[in-house]
This record gives sequence, structure tokens and C-alpha cells, in this order.
Amino acid sequence: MTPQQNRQHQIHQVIVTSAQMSAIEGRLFAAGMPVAALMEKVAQAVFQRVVALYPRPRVRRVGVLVGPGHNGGDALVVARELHFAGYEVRIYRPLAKSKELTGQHGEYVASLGVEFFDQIEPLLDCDLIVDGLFGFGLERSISGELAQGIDRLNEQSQPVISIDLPSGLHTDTGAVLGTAIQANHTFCLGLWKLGLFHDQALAYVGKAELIDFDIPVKDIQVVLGDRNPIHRITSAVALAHLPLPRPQLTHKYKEGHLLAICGSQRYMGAALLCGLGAKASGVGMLTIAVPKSLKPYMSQQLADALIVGCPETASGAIADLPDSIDLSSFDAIACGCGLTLDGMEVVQAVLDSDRPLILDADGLNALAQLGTIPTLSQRAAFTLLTPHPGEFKRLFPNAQDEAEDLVRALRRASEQSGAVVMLKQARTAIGYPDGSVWINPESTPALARGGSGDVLTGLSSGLMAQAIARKLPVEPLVQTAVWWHAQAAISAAGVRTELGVDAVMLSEYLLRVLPEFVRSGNDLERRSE
Ligand SMILES: NC(=O)C1=CN([C@@H]2O[C@H](COP(=O)(O)OP(=O)(O)OC[C@H]3O[C@@H](n4cnc5c(N)ncnc54)[C@H](O)[C@@H]3O)[C@@H](O)[C@H]2O)[C@@H](O)CC1
Ligand SMILES: [K+]
Repeated sequence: MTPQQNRQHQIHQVIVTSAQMSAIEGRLFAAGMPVAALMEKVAQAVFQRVVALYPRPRVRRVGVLVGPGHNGGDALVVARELHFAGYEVRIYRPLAKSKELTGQHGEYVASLGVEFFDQIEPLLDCDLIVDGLFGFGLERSISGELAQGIDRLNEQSQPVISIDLPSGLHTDTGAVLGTAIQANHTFCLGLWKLGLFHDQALAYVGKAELIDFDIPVKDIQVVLGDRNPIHRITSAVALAHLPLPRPQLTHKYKEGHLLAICGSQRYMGAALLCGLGAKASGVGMLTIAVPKSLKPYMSQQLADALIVGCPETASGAIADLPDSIDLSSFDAIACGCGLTLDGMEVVQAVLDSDRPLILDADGLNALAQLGTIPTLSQRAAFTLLTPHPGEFKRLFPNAQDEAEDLVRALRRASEQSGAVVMLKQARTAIGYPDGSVWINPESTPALARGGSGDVLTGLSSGLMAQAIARKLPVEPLVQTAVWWHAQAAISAAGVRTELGVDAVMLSEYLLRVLPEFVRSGNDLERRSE
């Protein structure tokens, strides 16, 4: 990998808060970078992307929204360049006051004959809108005429490009402060801002891309340090931790032995889907414990797994594990998919074991009933919890007040429980007990479908069993699983639409999508040798 590629990999993993971005920016200025020069550099890069995406003559008239701060300054430089490139530019500047540099750019742009308006109406028939009202300096709710102007614009259909982040979103939480611009593209400047990865921001962000402006990596490192970092899960990160290549000299038990405890007469499919996810992970040995009446069905569907039939309750749930199962002989245990609460005893048994454990679905409901923190604090081994937001609230009721602030809620949950917590939502995020948080930036609503979570549990636990057997670090495999699962769904939805990705199909795409990524990753390494 070239130093340039290496830098790209690094900056694409970093997510910053508004305070961190200001501090990094402050270091560049203190080192001698003139503020105006940086604005010019950044805005030129934005201008290039605007023209590439919306060339003339397809787009003729561009409306530029200009706020009082440096986000508005960026927008004015873009406006100036668009004017020189032959676009017809109109500017909406609703607030009279502005920062000095922004004011200077405004004067010059006006001197070129570009028209300025303090009402939104003259911009409504523009072919394209560039939004530079507010960036990471937004500090209070947008209200009054300005809010009405934004709402009016949101009713229109022309494409909108937001500079840095859609104006109106809180930089750190993605919460809408009063109202916010609904963008089609967000050109995030320099480093990824945390707010863009919150579910509540998704409807506003559109397609997000990073505009790199060569922030030195050392300045990022000095400001962020090692404490509580927030990362984006990139393909480079996810691929780096795959248990590939396998050693030449190996055998099935050296590639991980997973026990999945799942299913009930009521939820037979959940057991199968968990099994399919685990199978796709490549785990060396897969044992699946189900209620004994499910054994024929599971054996038929999963010829390569060892299916163990368990004593069963009157309701068709697992009553107990048979004596033939020795929990200590497995590298990892997954428990919970389709179990029903009648299978609670078995959850207690796996919690008591010293094996790395992945709890999902009814496993989590059982844990909430047992008392999350007191139960987990007795575990010595690695525990991964994979709740969706409803389960998360049941497990960690005190994190509920902070539901808007994803990172705080996850950190609190993970630090208190000592478990790794994977919060499954539109943008799934993982909290680790050391305070670090990883967010998956790319996914698809195709995954909003029964059974996708069971596949993910199988995949995560299969990968973890392999890491444990191979004595590789297990924590990063949680990121790999989340990324792989989402990429499979994106790929499947690309072929079959968002309606066509049922959970069985998803498990097939897990296998289809990986070779291409692995090949392109290898190619990248070869090219730079
Ligand atoms: N981080 C960097 O290194 C760079 C940042 N740049 C730009 O600078 C931006 C940040 O600039 P600023 O710190 O000036 O902040 P903004 O441009 O986001 O706006 C802050 C201004 O808006 C006012 N304001 C805040 N909330 C308001 C509200 N609800 N109603 C009315 N006025 C409100 C504030 O008083 C302040 O004057 C970034 O988002 C980016 O676009 C680039 O120019 C250059 C590089
Ligand atoms: K903006």
C-alpha cells in the first residue's frame, strides 16, 4: 500500500465531534495555514465535485444558500467559481451579519453581478441548490423566517448538495435543531462528522462523501488520542480481520467449533437462519442445539451441521441441554434466536459457562429479566449482545434518556455491562467496554425484514469461533460481521431490489459478495508492492 493509500484508509475510519474538528482546525491555523487559504482549498474541491455531478448545460441555474459563518464562506467561494464556470448563480443570504472572511467573499461575489436575496422564493426555480447555511458551528435551533425558508425548499424537487452537513443537523447527534435541509448529497469536509451516522440524520444526509483536504494525520492523532475513539467500519478494516488465509496445516476443530442454541416449534425458521449465517462464516464445526422435534427438519436443511435434539417444554421450547453437550468444548456459543422465553433455563446455563457468548433475541429478553448488569458482571469470558433498539431499552433502561445520543448510550451500556454491544438499526453501531465505538456507514433498508438478525447472529458467532480457535483477536470480528452482512444485503438489493432480499437469499449473498472484496483488497496490495 502506498503512503497515500494508507492515509486514505486512516482518515476514512475517523469520526469526529464538532469540538474535535474545531481543535484539529485550530492546530492547522496555529501551524501557519491561513484561514482564507484553507477555505479556498476546501471550497475548490467542493466546486469540482459539484461540476462533476451536475455539469452544464444539464444544470443551468444554481441557488446557493449562504449562512453567517465559514460554512457560508465556503458556499460563497463555490458560488464564485460556479459563476465563472458559466452557471447562473442566485444567492439566498437570510442573515445580515456574518463573519469577516465570509463578508469579504460576499462583497466580491456581489461585485461580479451575482444576485443576492434575503427571501427563498427567487431560488425555488433553480436546477440545483448548494447549502452553506450552517456547518459544525450551528449552536441553537433554527427558527422564524429562516426555518420557513428551509421548509419551503424541502417541498421542492431539485437536488440539494449540503456542504459539510445538512444545515440544521446537530453535528454530534444528528438531531434536527428546529428544521433541517433535506440533502441529496452531503460533502463532508476533512473528516467524517459523528451526527451523519445517527439514524435520525439519515433522511437528511442523502449520499455522503468525504472531501479530503489533507489534514495531517499527526494533528488528528494529537487531538483524538487513544481514548474513546469513534470509528467508521470501512471495507479495509473489515477485510483485515477475516480469518484468511487459513494456515495450510489445519483441521476442522482448529477452525472453530460453534454451538448455536436456538429455535422452538414456534420459531423453526430462526434456527435455520442462524445456522445459515454461521455456515456462511466458514466456521470449522457447527453444532446446533434445537428442541428435539425440530431435529429432522434441521438435519434435512443443514447437512453439514451436527444437529442435537434437546428435551423440550410443552410449548415446544428447549427445556434443557442434553448431557451429551459439554459447553466447555466449544470455542463460542450463540444463544437466543427463536428460543422463546420458555427456553430461559438454557440462557442461564450458557451465562454461567466460561465460554465466549453471543446473545440475541430471546436470549436478550431472558437477560433483561434476569437483570442485565448484575448477571453479566459475573461473566469472565467475552460476551456480545446484539439488541435492536427495543431490546436495547429493555436491557439498559437508564440509557433510554440518551437514545438521541447514540455514542453516549452505547458507551454507557458497554462500560456498565462489560459486554460488547451491537445495536442493530439502520446504521448499526458497536460499543466496546474500553469506550471505543464503531459505526457501520453503509447499509440498506432491504435488511428491515424478519430473519436478517438471525443470519447476522450466526455469521458473527461463526467468525468469532474461528478467531478464538486461531487465537486471533475476537473483538474486531464483530465489525467484520456487521459490515459483511450489510454489504451482502446491498449487493442482493442491487440485483433483486430492496423487496427481494429475504433472509435465505441474504445468507447466499454472504458467500457471493466476499470473493470480490477479497480480490480487490489483494489487488490493491499487489499494485502498491
Ligand atoms: N474544519 C475545517 O477545517 C474547515 C471548516 N470550514 C467550514 O467552516 C464551517 C464551520 O464554520 P463556523 O464555525 O463559522 O460555523 P458555521 O458556518 O456552521 O456557522 C456558525 C455561525 O452561525 C451562527 N449560528 C449558529 N446557530 C445559529 C442559528 N440557529 N441561527 C442563526 N445563526 C446561528 C453562529 O453565531 C455563527 O456565526 C465548517 O462547517 C466548514 O463548512 C472550511 O471553511 C475550512 C476548513
Ligand atoms: K451546510
